[in-house]
Amino acid sequence: ATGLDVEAIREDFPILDRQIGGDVTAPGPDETDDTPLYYLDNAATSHTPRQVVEAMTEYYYEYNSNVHRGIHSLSQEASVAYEEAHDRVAAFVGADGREEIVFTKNTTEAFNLVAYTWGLTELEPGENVVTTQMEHHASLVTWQQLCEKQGAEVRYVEIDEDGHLDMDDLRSKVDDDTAMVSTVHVSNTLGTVNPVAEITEIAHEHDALSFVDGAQAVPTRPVDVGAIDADFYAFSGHKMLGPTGIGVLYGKERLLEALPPFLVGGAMIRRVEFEGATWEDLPWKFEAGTPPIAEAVGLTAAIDYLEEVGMAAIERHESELARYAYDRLAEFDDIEIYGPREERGGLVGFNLDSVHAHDLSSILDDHGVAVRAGDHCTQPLHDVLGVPASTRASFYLYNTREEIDELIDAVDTARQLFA
Ligand SMILES: Cc1ncc(COP(=O)(O)O)c(CN[C@@H]2CONC2=O)c1O
Repeated sequence: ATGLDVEAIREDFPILDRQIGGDVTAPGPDETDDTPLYYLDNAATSHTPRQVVEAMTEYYYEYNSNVHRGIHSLSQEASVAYEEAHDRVAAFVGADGREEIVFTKNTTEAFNLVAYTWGLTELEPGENVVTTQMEHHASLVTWQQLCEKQGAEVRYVEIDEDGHLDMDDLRSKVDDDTAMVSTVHVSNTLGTVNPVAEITEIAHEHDALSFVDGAQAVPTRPVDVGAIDADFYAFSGHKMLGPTGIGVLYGKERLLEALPPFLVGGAMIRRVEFEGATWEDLPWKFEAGTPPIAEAVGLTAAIDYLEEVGMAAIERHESELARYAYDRLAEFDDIEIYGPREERGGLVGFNLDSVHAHDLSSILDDHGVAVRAGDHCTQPLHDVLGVPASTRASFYLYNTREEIDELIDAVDTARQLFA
């Protein structure tokens, strides 16, 4: 037991009672559904508790309005909720205040925001960006495109056979021409937890910036961006019990202050004249147009929920489930598991010999087990692993060992089918 009252938590997620297996062309349950759902695809997106949906419903029913302090009451109420959502996120991740919290659409947009502002104005020809073989396309492709534009070089730190980052290789690749070191906090494919504070220190020794991809970390463990000392840190609401359509870029205030805006237009300006425009204060300078207001309300409720449960307890629960899944899968000699056994995030990527991940996940779906099969937006990493795809089971605070047993049984059924 990990101290979580999982049964009580599951009561807050109606979707977990879904029966599936019937007609998938019409969204939602139908009378042909006959199989219980075992949802093990949380690294793709997490489910949404009643409390988050109810908070967003209350917004739409009670104080829906456009923000930026229109004179009328509803706008004031919506503006306060939207602005205070930034304070809530700042406190949750250990930022100094709302000035360091920019709401984006998702993690991917957060990386693009930095590439289009810092990258196009600060990255010089001949400099380099050091990233790793295990990065998600959200950062990896962003740095590739930026460095091509700027005449800079992308360097990829290697991983060892256990899926750990080769820190000696990292140290050898960071030099005085390194402008940015960009690393994932928890790999969404390997489960590897990277030493991002140490990596940030190495970056800073060479006057390089450190950007940490926290999409798989913030939902699953306590994160303190101040302790990490990252210059930028990004994550998504949909992976942490929140709605889709909202992500977060954390940035040190002095860095964000010095950057030009990303998207321009309404709300992010202070004064516009025919001759030009000046910009709003942080973080509003980076939030052009009508923002994700209901999503910000939902994200606040998601953080309330997570803090009620406790991030340390969630981390313990997830690593316990990951260890259980790892050890049960490791019982079979025809299964290859990717990533380290120790100290891994709440997910396990694997392959069953002679069965393509897509075929395996389809059979798992027949048994109600929802996992992700494919490259998990880490195609270069799969090239390093030497496989075209992998099957990934990923856990969260509402998952149980029994669901992992269902996974193992369904894998066994697939094994018999393809034997
Ligand atoms: C480590 C990591 N970085 C970046 C992203 C991109 O987040 P957004 O899609 O919200 O911009 C994800 C999302 N995880 C993906 C989403 O689907 N399957 C995954 O593993 C991720 O896990």
